Amino acid sequence: MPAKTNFVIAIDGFSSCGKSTVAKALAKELNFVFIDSGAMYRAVTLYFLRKNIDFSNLKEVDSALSKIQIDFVPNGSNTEIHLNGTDVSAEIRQMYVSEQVSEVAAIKAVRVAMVAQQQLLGARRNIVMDGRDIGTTVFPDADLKLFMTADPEIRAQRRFIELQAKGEHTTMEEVRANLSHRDLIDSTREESPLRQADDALVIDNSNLSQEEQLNLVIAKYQAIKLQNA
Ligand SMILES: Nc1ncnc2c1ncn2[C@@H]1O[C@H](COP(=O)(O)OP(=O)(O)O)[C@@H](O)[C@H]1O
Ligand SMILES: Nc1ccn([C@@H]2O[C@H](COP(=O)(O)OP(=O)(O)O)[C@@H](O)[C@H]2O)c(=O)n1
Repeated sequence: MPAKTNFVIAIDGFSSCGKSTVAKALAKELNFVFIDSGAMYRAVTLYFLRKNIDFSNLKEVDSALSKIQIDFVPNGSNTEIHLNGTDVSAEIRQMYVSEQVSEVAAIKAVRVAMVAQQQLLGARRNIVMDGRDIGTTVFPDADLKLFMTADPEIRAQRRFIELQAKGEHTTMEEVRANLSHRDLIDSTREESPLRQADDALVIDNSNLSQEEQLNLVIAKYQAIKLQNA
């Protein structure tokens, strides 16, 4: 097998901890490809909801998965996520998708299909991928692993403000309940549950600005590059 030459940054953690925010900023700064693995589970969930798929029927799930094509499509400085050729970037962030996504992401067939795609997307490219199992299952040999966390109330507040800005009609209680519901399912499911990789750098950003958290990660990246030089 040829020697690995790409650099993989894996970012995992609870819901609304700033994973995508750091991942996007890092990718921009380092000129890496950013892949939001959560968006893939959200796109699958959207498809299942649109087609009224019974999540407990494995035959239905398998058949639906075979009809799903997910693509990341660059558009200016953003990346859109396309489900069977249509941009669903905004739709997948809505609460009705958030309410079902962890149930869908716990299905083994769904995980097997998504992990295979994620590994292909990350092969031979410099990437930053964020999710729940990136440093443990998708890229256990990642060059840099981060595990992000923050105070649950701060996370709920941040997500609530974000959803309000997008015009979503929701309450703090709903957001708080959704985050804790997802965190519980994500960390207790049988298939690659959310857990901190032993070699991950833990970042609690409860009291860090976006700039401070980015600088911390860049410093760690530079230290690793220097070590490997
Ligand atoms: N250090 C920070 N300080 C304040 N708000 C932040 C910080 N990092 C991220 N955010 C905000 O918190 C919310 C959740 O961040 P996001 O990156 O979507 O989290 P995740 O990908 O972990 O779900 C977003 O509205 C984002 O702008
Ligand atoms: N690698 C991943 C990424 C997301 N997910 C699932 O997808 C959901 C949505 O992920 P997300 O990253 O978009 O969630 P937010 O934290 O951004 O709200 C999570 O709650 C998990 O159930 C997963 O199981 N594995």
